[in-house]
Amino acid sequence: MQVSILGATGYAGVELLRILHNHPEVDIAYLTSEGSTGKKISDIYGHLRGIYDQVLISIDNIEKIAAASDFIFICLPHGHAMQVGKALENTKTRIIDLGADYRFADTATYEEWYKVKHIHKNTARVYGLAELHRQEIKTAKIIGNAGCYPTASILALAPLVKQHLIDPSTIIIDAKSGASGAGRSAVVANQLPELYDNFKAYGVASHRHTPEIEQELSSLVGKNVILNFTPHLLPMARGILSTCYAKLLPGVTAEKVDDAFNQLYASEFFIRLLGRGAYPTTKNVRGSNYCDIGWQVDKRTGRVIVLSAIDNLVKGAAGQAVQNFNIACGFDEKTGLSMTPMYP
Ligand SMILES: NC(=O)C1=CN([C@@H]2O[C@H](COP(=O)(O)OP(=O)(O)OC[C@H]3O[C@@H](n4cnc5c(N)ncnc54)[C@H](OP(=O)(O)O)[C@@H]3O)[C@@H](O)[C@H]2O)C=CC1
Ligand SMILES: CC(=O)N[C@@H](CCC(=O)OP(=O)(O)O)C(=O)O
Repeated sequence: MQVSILGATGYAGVELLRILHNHPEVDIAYLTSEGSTGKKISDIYGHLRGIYDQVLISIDNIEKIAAASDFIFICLPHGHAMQVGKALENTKTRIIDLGADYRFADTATYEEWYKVKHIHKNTARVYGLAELHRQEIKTAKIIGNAGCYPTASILALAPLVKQHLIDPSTIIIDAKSGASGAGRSAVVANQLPELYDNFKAYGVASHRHTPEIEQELSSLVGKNVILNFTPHLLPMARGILSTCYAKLLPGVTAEKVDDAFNQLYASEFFIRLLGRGAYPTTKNVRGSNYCDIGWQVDKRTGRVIVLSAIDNLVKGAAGQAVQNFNIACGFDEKTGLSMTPMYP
């Protein structure tokens, strides 16, 4: 398969290159940048020297790029992918967008939360979370790869929502991310004195991942789910830990909760169930495509607490994109993704 990466110089794009290097079915056609065209990717990222020394081109060459590519991975800020998707509507090239443009079934929700007009409405697209949408991913022209916090949070809550074990109106998600989630561009919040030895919430009651999580949980339960989601920034590079709370419905036992997780994820390679009373850590999934999940039932409050951990750049972005690519191509889903987590 010939694949190209738009936005190869960003954190998601360069992680995709790391993973695709071990993919036996993939050759890289083109890599793009906005500010570094004409330079080699290894001029920007020295760790790629002698591995990838390809010259970066501009996305203005999209027709040339598409003509040479079976798949295009889009790792650009939101608002760009819809233009690419529209331009390539009548081509055979398939698209996996790591941004938000194709995550929403209802583009009005995207427009409301992202404050951008959607120019490619009513197109065939699928939400790119393999554990919930595997069948549709097989044939989709455009895959809207799930967001990082949504991946961790939806996977933590899906079994309980699907089996109607919790009251969805009581869901509270408290999530924490490493700073690479914000991308490579310099912003004050990501500078060392701001990040180091500090811990803070942001996007309280307003983060864009809220409607994405609501969309997926609503479709599982068959009614409109509205929830609270609060992200926090951790002083580390990678990793997301999501702690999710909800009220159990009357009569739901801890054993029923255990069964729900075991049933939904029994044959999911990338979901590692730690069980009741065991809790995930970001280090245990670092650099890998795993999502580790553990839970507890608090009999005193009648709540269930589910914790999930992913690497935001892997299961939350590039790894998930390769998992979706494998499904879309009919390859073994694990192809190129067999790396163990990096410890310590
Ligand atoms: N970081 C993460 O953990 C995750 C990111 N994502 C999504 O992936 C996408 C990329 O994120 P990330 O890698 O973090 O972002 P970065 O800011 O690190 O990288 C952005 C990339 O887009 C390119 N770019 C920026 N503006 C333009 C433009 N106007 N025209 C053409 N190219 C442009 C940049 O090129 P250059 O800098 O060379 O000029 C760079 O290659 C986003 O949509 C993000 O939401 C999804 C899940 C997790
Ligand atoms: C720490 C941090 O800033 N995280 C980013 C996560 C967003 C992201 O990367 O975008 P996706 O929507 O494509 O997942 C944020 O909160 O905006």
